[in-house]
Amino acid sequence: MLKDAFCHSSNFFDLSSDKKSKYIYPTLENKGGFGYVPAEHEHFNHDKPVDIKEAFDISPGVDQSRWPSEEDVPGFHRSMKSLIDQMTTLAHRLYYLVGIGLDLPDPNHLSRASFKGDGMLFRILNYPKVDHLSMLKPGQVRCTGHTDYGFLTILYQDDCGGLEVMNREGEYVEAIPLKGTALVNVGDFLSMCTGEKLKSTMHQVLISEENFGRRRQSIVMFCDPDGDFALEPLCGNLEGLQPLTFNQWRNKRYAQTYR
Ligand SMILES: O=C(O)CCC(=O)C(=O)O
Ligand SMILES: [Fe+2]
Repeated sequence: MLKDAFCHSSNFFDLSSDKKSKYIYPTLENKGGFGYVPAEHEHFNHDKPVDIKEAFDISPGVDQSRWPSEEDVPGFHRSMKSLIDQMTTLAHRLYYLVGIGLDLPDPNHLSRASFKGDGMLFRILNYPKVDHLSMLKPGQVRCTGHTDYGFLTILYQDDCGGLEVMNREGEYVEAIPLKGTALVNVGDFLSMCTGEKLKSTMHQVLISEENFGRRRQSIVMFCDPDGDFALEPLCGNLEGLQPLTFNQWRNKRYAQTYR
């Protein structure tokens, strides 16, 4: 199933720019929805060059009219839909395990916070191939260091490599691709709800000479609470934190990324 989804993902990204632009977000400022994000649009750190990645977002809670057509990418809809279903089931299993790990009175607490599912976001990513250093701006990487916004992120990557995650000591460690293996990152909202008992993971995707000439693909499910879910203490201390819904937090982060 994963292989099939990676294959349909590359079929989409291999379309001409003209064809892909039919599926672009109506306004790229209005993120968190459904559609194509062209390369060099996302900026996690405005002191650094823009990221060289393109993406396609699929969110259950919004206008679904921009699914790539059967004519453009045969089988895309079916393939992504079955992976989304599987990853959503996995998300709720992980939520349950986190609930047990945190010793919450109700281990399904995170699932209940994601009951409507409108915070969930599935995304396929393509990092176009770079043949030569001269194609990069100084300091440009595939994806600049950042934390994700919500509860948990489930990530599948191809075998290209380049993803690094930061450990508690503040050092980046390579997340070596392991076939069929999901990488799970903690996001900001879970971090805030747990007083950083579970800390959101900084991560980045670099490009080195050894992967020049190779594209990189990844498939991600941002497993996030419903938009109207308000920050609440699950454990730890939330003193000093503003009252904040997930939507307010995510919009704030989008405003920084798509400025
Ligand atoms: O492509 C990757 O491995 C990382 C993607 C990522 O961190 C993101 O989209 O938030
Ligand atoms: Fe991320």
